[in-house]
Amino acid sequence: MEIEYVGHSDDVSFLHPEPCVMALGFFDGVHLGHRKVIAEAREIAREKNLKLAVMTFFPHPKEVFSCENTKVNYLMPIDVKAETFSDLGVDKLYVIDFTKSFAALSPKDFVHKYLVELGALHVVAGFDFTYGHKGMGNMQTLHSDSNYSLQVTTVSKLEEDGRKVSSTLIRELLAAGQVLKVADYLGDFYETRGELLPLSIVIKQGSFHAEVITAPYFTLPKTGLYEMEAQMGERIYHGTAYVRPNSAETSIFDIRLVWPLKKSKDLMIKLKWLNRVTDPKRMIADLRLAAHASTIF
Ligand SMILES: Cc1cc2nc3c(=O)[nH]c(=O)nc-3n(C[C@H](O)[C@H](O)[C@H](O)COP(=O)(O)O)c2cc1C
Ligand SMILES: Nc1ncnc2c1ncn2[C@@H]1O[C@H](COP(=O)(O)OP(=O)(O)OP(=O)(O)O)[C@@H](O)[C@H]1O
Repeated sequence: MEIEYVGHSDDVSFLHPEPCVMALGFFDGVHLGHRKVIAEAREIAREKNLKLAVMTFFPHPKEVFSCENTKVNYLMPIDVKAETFSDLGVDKLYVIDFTKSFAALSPKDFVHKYLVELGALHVVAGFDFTYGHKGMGNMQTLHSDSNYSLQVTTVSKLEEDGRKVSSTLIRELLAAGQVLKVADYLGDFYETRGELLPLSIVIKQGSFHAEVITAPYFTLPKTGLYEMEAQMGERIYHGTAYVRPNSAETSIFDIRLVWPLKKSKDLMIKLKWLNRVTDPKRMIADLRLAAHASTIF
């Protein structure tokens, strides 16, 4: 998949525009609602034999508009979003620099300069997508804003438990520690990435303890103990993660893995947040059992 970072010069020809179906939105976390949009766009691209492109923005509009520099608790950085889109069959990702002057474009100017000129022939977005100055453009105005040149498909709302599946809802669930529920909206467990802090690593009696520093643009769940799955290199481990009261500021938390594990030079770690541990004693008993089983098989 190709990635094009788009600034705001007048000339877009260097971006090699290609006729495409374009899916639009911020897509933080690439949850099940987002996947519905991408799947619809992918189907149209296949039928029309066109490339599948996604247009996303960075930073988040909320960060650009807030007077007091509201911090957005991002679910994933751009590189992980790009990996996910690539896995979903996207051919090209446009990342638009979301500046105040870009946001001030009239809806028509946005449609012409950023959709038509970038080769979009058919545009796909969810029922609540808005664009242009003050978000005045919407799915009903896209066709006319393009002088009727763009085909438009609006994806209906995906709900779960009577609520719209949304990045905002997932951020709220993380803040409440409800990581198991998050998986219902994401379609998988929430994943963060980071690095082991080398001086923190302690290995004793087959158990491995370390501190992890989380990479930027991920959000840790609420303070507490979690059951987690870790991936280092090709290997998968099980264990627990403890998010400390100050982890939101430091991005650092503790992990404990039970598989016998040797020190490795590769300090990169991916973590899936499986469940919040409400009964630590039972959790420890379960993990001992698992460690024991590993010595048998
Ligand atoms: C060209 C453009 C201009 C925008 N201008 C504004 C704006 O002036 N005020 C605003 O609140 N949001 C503005 N937005 C943000 C949109 O309302 C919306 O949050 C953004 O496109 C992300 O869409 P999504 O949340 O559906 O993914 C603009 C978006 C685009 C694409
Ligand atoms: N539940 C959903 N059902 C259908 N389409 C959706 C859903 N959620 C988002 N979309 C669409 O996916 C694209 C990206 O949406 P966006 O990034 O605004 O997601 P969001 O979850 O609504 O985010 P936030 O909660 O931060 O507003 C947009 O085209 C949007 O309309």
